[in-house]
Amino acid sequence: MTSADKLWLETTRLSEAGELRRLSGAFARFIASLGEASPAVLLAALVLSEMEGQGHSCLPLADLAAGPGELLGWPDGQWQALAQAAGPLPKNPRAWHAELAACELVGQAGQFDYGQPLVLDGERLYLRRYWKDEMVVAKAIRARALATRPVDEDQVRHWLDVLFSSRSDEKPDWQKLACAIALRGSVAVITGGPGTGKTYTVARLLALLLAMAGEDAGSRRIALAAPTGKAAARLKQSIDKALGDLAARVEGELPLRELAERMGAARTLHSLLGARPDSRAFAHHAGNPLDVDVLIVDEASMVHLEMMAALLDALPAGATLILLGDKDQLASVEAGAVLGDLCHNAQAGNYTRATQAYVEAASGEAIPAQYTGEGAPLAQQTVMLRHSRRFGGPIGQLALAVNAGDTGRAEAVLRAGPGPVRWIENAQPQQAVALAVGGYRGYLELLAKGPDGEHQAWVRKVLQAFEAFRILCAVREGEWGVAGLNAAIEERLEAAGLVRRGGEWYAGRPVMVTRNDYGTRVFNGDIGITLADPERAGSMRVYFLEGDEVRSVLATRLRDVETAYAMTVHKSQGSEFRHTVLVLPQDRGGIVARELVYTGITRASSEFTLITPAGAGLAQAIARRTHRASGLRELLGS
Ligand SMILES: Nc1ncnc2c1ncn2[C@@H]1O[C@H](COP(=O)(O)OP(=O)(O)OP(=O)(O)O)[C@@H](O)[C@H]1O
Repeated sequence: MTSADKLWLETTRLSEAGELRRLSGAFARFIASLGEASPAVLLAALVLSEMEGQGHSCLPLADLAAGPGELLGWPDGQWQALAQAAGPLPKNPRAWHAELAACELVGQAGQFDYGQPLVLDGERLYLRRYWKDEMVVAKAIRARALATRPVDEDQVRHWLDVLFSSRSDEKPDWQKLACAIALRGSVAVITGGPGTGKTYTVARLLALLLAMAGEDAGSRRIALAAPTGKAAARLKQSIDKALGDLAARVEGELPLRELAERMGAARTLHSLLGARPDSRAFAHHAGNPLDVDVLIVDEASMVHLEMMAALLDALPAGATLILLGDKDQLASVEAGAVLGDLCHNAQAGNYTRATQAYVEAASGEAIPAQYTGEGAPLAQQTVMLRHSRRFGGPIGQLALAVNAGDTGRAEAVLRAGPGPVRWIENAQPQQAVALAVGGYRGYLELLAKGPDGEHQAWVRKVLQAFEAFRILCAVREGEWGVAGLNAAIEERLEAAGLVRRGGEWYAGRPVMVTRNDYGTRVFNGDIGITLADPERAGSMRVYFLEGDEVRSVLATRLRDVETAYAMTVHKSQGSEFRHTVLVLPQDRGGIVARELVYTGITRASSEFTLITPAGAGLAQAIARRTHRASGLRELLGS
């Protein structure tokens, strides 16, 4: 039996045992079918595919040489079994490099490109698609970061003083500084935790752009976008509110209300780029660019590598891109951790002398010495907002402690006693279910009462009431996962007389869309509630809230949906609930990491409950960082 045969046998065995994705084995076989490849190269292809499945955009050769089992969360011995089957393997990254470079199916960056399926770039092995995407993102971001334009600093300073008239105790005022920095560039990244004023700052930046555009102000095309419909609607609402508040102050000086109207609705990135059913290609790209001068993208942590590449490809060179997001949140479900990579140095600042001088002249803010340095061009266009304005209480303290990896402090806040933060330890799933019954009672009672006036107004109230509470899970399967808890909650709600099921679609059933459907215009992550169709007896519709607008789809037309009393933390990004309950599983596979716990906590606006079964390992979860291999940091020189 050849080494390749042994490798396939082992791969099949592991796939059947559920330890490997079937796709990974199929991918390695596909590579083998294309030409000559050694068992070592085939094994590298297999590992690369597994890496992609876990969100990594490449496979660093150092990880390959060291044995990637731990990085991939494989059981002990799995890597050794595969390595043994594949025969003698290269011993170190250099030897791996030589082995891969010698293979005709592996292209090398900087050398003649035959369109090989695998690409070796320095010390990293890529699937061609992600290599191309990383190149597009790195090239576009670097070019944009370097393309700063001259601005009239005195005028900027005047307007910043007008727009930020309330005195800030914060020194420096990072918000003001962010506006000055964003104004001069064709890219800016503004990162910060919840309530640090990202939207507040961007509203002022828009006003500043308007003020500085002079006669051209009326023709500036500004677009708002976010990865999900919910995040887009939230962005539009917050920007409108912030512009409204500001308009009241600078009335007569700047036509801010007109600006808000002219901007139109915020769109999902899919819709902005012109997604087409059943195609990865978008209507907008370099050959048919977006018609915008300024594009603001909120919740940028959720934007995956492929989407970011498509966005940058479609953005005209002269347009300004403003990325907003929280770099500490979970990265996108798909491969890449673009915002995290772009903000790699945001905490340190690393502002050069030239940036310091510009910022001081344009905003009057002096950058403290600890934030100065010799950062890359993108670092000069990145600002981290550091002071939260609505997250100061125990929830904010808990989020900060978790983010800093300070388990002792986090546990102290969790145990501090009556207040907005609670911790149910050594819990049973029934305790989460009981909380859910209490939490969802409000919208279900409203629903049971029926409309006392206009139908739409009642539906809106029901949908809003549902947003008051949510159960978030770290995992999908098992009694502590989305599937188990949804089933248990449905049962208990029925036993409590709050819902009457009698079938898949019943009044009150909340559902989440799991796949974009252009026919019914519902998108992955949209959440709606099932209600009786007022116009057709016996028929059910699912109602969705888009901003303040209610729209509905016949329930039977929705194909890819799941019940949504409990949802994953991943899917909750971009949403906020008055009371958020985070349920952690028993931590066997080491799947729960700090970013997940932080993201869960920061979904809560007033109340947060943590539920952990015995053996949940909160301390280990807080200590564990999500690491996503990527070449972006290096390519950006940061
Ligand atoms: N400089 C400031 N002065 C007064 N109020 C402020 C300031 N900055 C922010 N706020 C207020 O703090 C609250 C949070 O701000 P904002 O919504 O802009 O934060 P955010 O970072 O966008 O939050 P999220 O992460 O939830 O999107 C808002 O009510 C806003 O009006």
